[in-house]
Amino acid sequence: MPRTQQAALSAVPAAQQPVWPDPAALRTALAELAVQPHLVSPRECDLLRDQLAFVAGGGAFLLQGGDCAETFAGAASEAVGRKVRLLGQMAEILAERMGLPVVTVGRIAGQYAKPRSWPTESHLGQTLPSYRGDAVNGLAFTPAARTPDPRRLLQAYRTAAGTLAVLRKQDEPASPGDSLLPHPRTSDGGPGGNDFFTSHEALLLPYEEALCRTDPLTGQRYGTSGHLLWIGERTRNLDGAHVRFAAGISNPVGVKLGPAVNPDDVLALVDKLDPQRQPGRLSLIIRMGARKIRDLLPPLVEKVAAEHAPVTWVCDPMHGNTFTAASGHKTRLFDDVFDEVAGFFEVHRTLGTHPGGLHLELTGEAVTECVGGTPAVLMEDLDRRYETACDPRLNADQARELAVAVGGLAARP
Ligand SMILES: O=C[C@H](O)[C@H](O)COP(=O)(O)O
Ligand SMILES: C=C(OP(=O)(O)O)C(=O)O
Ligand SMILES: [Mn+2]
Repeated sequence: MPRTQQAALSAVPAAQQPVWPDPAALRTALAELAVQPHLVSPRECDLLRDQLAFVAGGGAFLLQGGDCAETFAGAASEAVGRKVRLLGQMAEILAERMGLPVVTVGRIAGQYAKPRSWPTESHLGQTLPSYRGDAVNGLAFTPAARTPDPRRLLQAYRTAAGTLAVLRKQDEPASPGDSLLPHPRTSDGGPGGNDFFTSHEALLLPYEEALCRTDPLTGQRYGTSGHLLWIGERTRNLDGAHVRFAAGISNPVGVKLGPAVNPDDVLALVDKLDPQRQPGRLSLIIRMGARKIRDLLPPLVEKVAAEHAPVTWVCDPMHGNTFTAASGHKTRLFDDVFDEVAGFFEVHRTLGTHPGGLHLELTGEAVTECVGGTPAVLMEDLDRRYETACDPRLNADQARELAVAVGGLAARP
């Protein structure tokens, strides 16, 4: 790219970027990333887009889920296996109860960067940079851990590759060919079966840009760090660098929409991110909170439907329902999570549109981070196994219970 064009690109403001103290080390890491093999292939991304087109059209349901913040330490194959098996069980429950094929997408193999409400955090009189995900800095509250280190970008790439290898079962020579990842050559593009895709928030633009590749077959540009890349609530500024990045790749993309969004913003995002109105290209991931969804979602759906834009409507019932418990833990109530999904289904049923999917923070471990469910996690249990690096996740029991309950919503008159 000519220098002037590069300068113009970097002139577009990018929100939520770390302050890297060593720019030369950042350049070195990015140069190394730029010559690595792709993590996911353009054909796999196309296959997910085709499957999401079925979701957008009402013929399938999307289950997207995984950690708020994946950690490098959490990438052990056993933990990945438990998470992926949980998603598989949920997909089966949903498919059976809804009578629809389910497209399964992990927040996995790349969810290593976090936007934060505050750039710094203070404890006992000491102020340090906030934890921004393992791709940036460490969770430990020490100056060394919290200093953004670009070598972590390379570790993010390697850890994602390791997780993908687990998903592709390359680490189990005894079962070659038993990959969970898609086999585009043998697929007819329809959803269902055992295909499993990856996704994460495209937050760290230098990392994402370094992993963009041009497909020699079509000349199209793809982000090859994950199959589906989404833009977060804090970075969806229409004129910002994240929207511009997502507009320039051919992957399926998502954008989170919180309570401050208005219908005109949504239409402008649709125009930028899906100007061709291509089914499966754009997921709108709604995260309003249980008490707001029934009021705030209808005008958005009406506006988009009036334009006949073929978006995939997805419900994230996690991020609008977070609060801090008296014990100081960030948590969410299972009942609020379910209530937001119920509101999402009610709105779509009333308007005649398809409640296309769920976007969840969950783990296969028996953590105590969200309150409620059966067996119930109580407020006083939070401290027992509170292990998340960022937001509270549903544990395996809570996640399965939610799948059963959501599956039941589809059957309601
Ligand atoms: O996962 C989403 C955000 O990164 C997270 O909710 C921000 O949390 P904070 O408000 O503690 O910064
Ligand atoms: C940062 C996240 O969500 P949001 O952008 O909706 O706040 C997230 O999904 O972890
Ligand atoms: Mn989160």
